[in-house]
Parts: sequence; structure tokens; C-alpha cells
Amino acid sequence: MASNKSKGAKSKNQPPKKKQRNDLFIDKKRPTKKGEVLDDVSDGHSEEEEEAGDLLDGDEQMSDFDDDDVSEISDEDDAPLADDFLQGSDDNEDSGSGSTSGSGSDSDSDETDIEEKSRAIDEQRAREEKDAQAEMELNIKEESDEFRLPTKEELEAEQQRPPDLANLQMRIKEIVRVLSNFKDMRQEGTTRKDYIDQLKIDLGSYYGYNEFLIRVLVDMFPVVELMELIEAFEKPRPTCIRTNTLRTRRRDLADVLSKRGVELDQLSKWSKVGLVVYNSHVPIGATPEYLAGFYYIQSASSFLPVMALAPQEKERVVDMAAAPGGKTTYVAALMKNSGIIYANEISEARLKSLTANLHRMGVTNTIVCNYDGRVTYCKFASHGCNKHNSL
Ligand SMILES: C[S@@+](CC[C@H](N)C(=O)[O-])C[C@H]1O[C@@H](n2cnc3c(N)ncnc32)[C@H](O)[C@@H]1O
Repeated sequence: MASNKSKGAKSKNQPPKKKQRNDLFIDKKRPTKKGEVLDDVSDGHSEEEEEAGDLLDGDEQMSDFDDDDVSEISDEDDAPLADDFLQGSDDNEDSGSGSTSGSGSDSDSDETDIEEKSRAIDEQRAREEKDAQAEMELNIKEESDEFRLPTKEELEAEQQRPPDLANLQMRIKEIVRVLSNFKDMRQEGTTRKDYIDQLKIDLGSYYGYNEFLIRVLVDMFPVVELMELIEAFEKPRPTCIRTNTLRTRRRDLADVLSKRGVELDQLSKWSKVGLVVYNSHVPIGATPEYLAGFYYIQSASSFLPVMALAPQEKERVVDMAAAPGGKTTYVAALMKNSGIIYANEISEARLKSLTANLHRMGVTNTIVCNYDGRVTYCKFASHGCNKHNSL
């Protein structure tokens, strides 16, 4: 996956390596045998060097790092320390007790000097390690926090390739993350619109929505809600049925259907008439109860406009686009067949299914019309209709 995360200068300023000090000392200790010593070191530490090389993105950088480091420290007064320290150590080894016995107070002051310089080196190293650690943490933070919008060139290159769905999905997530905390997370020099525009393109490509639909959805919902909605659209809807309260009660319907081998449950707390069908041994659209109009097969989302309309008994209601009658029959049930419903439908052919459903469900308060709802709204209004439903 092509990552859009910005890369910090990670290969530079790595924490100093432990071996650095050894190289320094060895190099200074026996300058005349430098090649030999370095070869030895190189053999002796090959694994360590490989590791360091990996960390530093290449052997070259490792050797650069060491050389720079050596010269940097040599320029200060650490080189004499290395010489002194190692020289003293060699002397001690070579001459056994001789050197200590002969040195006296000179030897004591040398030792103090060495200790001080050694401490100074340790302190410098600790400082460097702390700095390197801080920088590394900063790099990691930048890498996880900062998302960069693709450039025009990157988008053009993307268009030449088949869609990389994993990359698109990741980018959608990142854009939503930035938009939900825009002030802190936005890329410098970008606007909210830049992110929204890219989000629209990516949502269109990933979910296969056209530009119009994405624009409407993006304008309608805050991004986090929009993502929840789109994710919900992707999930298969359960089969739902609505109890026709003109003919039966939900409990009685559930009992009779379970006896026929229909596995079902109440839809949700928000509906008193809905049932979810998990599984059925009989065709749910052809049971005797269905044919007798005890229920209507209807998605739960279609309950909502009617519940929002909240039709009351004896009201006059227009359903402007009514076929095949799912909502009209629900309105009729809520009105207990009282008042008047105008069930309008532009398509003559679809009037059949509308009237069939009205009959099946025992609806008696409805007048079916065949108009273009766009031009007949005023007519219904003049008939005293105070509620209309056109979904
Ligand atoms: C999605 S269906 C309606 C479903 C229906 N409300 C239900 O709950 O069963 C849309 C209906 O609107 C009708 N329609 C479309 N344009 C119309 C118009 N201008 N006037 C009246 N009906 C229209 C279509 O023929 C179609 O039958």
C-alpha cells in the first residue's frame, strides 16, 4: 500500500551506538596498526555492524556516522583522553606492577584526569542518547499523527492504476480522522474543503456511489455520521414484517408464524408492530396469514416516515406516491380505518398492486387516484388534507 504519511528524517540522528566508543579508543590507541585493528574490529563486530547498518539505512551511513563522530570527538580534547587512557592501560598490562609503583602522585593525577574525562564522555553520550530518543519519538509521533493529502501528480498516477481499495479505505479513514479534529491535525496550507473534496472522490471510488449521491450525503451529514451511515448501507438488511393491526395483534401473528416454522423476533423497542424474520421454512410472502393481510413485508426504515407523520384518527392524509401501498396501509392501520387517505400514484400499471394490497390488508378509508403528484398537490390541499406522505 502506498502510504501517504510524511516521512521524517529518520535515518539521521539515530541514538549513538555502543561500539562507537570502542572504535574511537582502538583507532587512537594504535594509529600505526590502524588497518589491522579496524579489520579486527570489523570481523569481531560484523553482526553488530549489520544491525547498525540496518538501523541507519545502509553501511555507508554507518561508516559516515562513525567517521564523523570520531573526528568530532577528536577535535575536542577527548583524543588525548583516549590516548592517555589506553596508553596507561597498556602500560599497566605491559609492565605489571612496575608502572603503578613508579608513578606516585603523577599517576594519581592522571587517574583523576582520566576519570573526569571519562565522566565527561559519559555525560555527553547520555545527552546525545536523550536527544536522539526525543527525536525518534517525535518522528514516530509525526508519522502516526500527520496524514498528507495526495498531490495532483500522485492522484494522476493513481488514475493510471486499478483502484487500490486498501489504500482508498485507509485514506478515507485518515481524512475522517483529520476532519474530526481539523484544527490540530490538518496539513499546513490545506483547507477543510480540500479534505472534503478528496473524501467525496474516495467515497465514490470505494463504494461505487455517483457524484450526486455522495455530494448530497456529504452535505447532509457530519463526516463521522456519514461514515456510519455508509457502513450501515453496506450491511444486508434483515427481512422485516409489519403486523397489520387492522387484522391481528403482533403476539398472535408471531405465534402462528412460529408454528409454521418461521424464526422471528420483535424488531426493536421503537416499533410495536415490527418483527424480524431470521429464517423461514415457508415462503414468507405466501403464507395463509400473508394472503389474509395479517402482515406486510416491509423494511424497518420504511416504518419511519409514517411514524414521523404520526397520522391520527379521522384526519385527511395524502400519500402522493403510493404504490404498492406499504405506507398507505400502515397509515390506514394507525388511523384505524377512519378519516380519509388519498392514495395517489402516477403509474397506472402500479395501481393494481396498490389496490390489491389495500384489499388484502382490509383498508377501507382510502381513495385511490392517478395523478402526477407534482401538479396535483394543490387539489389535495383544497380537499382539506393536512398531512401528506410522498415516500
Ligand atoms: C418508492 S415507490 C413508493 C413506495 C410507497 N410509498 C410504499 O411505501 O409502498 C415510488 C412511487 O412513486 C411513484 N411516482 C413517481 N413520480 C410520481 C409523481 N410525480 N406523482 C405520483 N407518483 C409518482 C412511482 O410510480 C412509484 O410507484
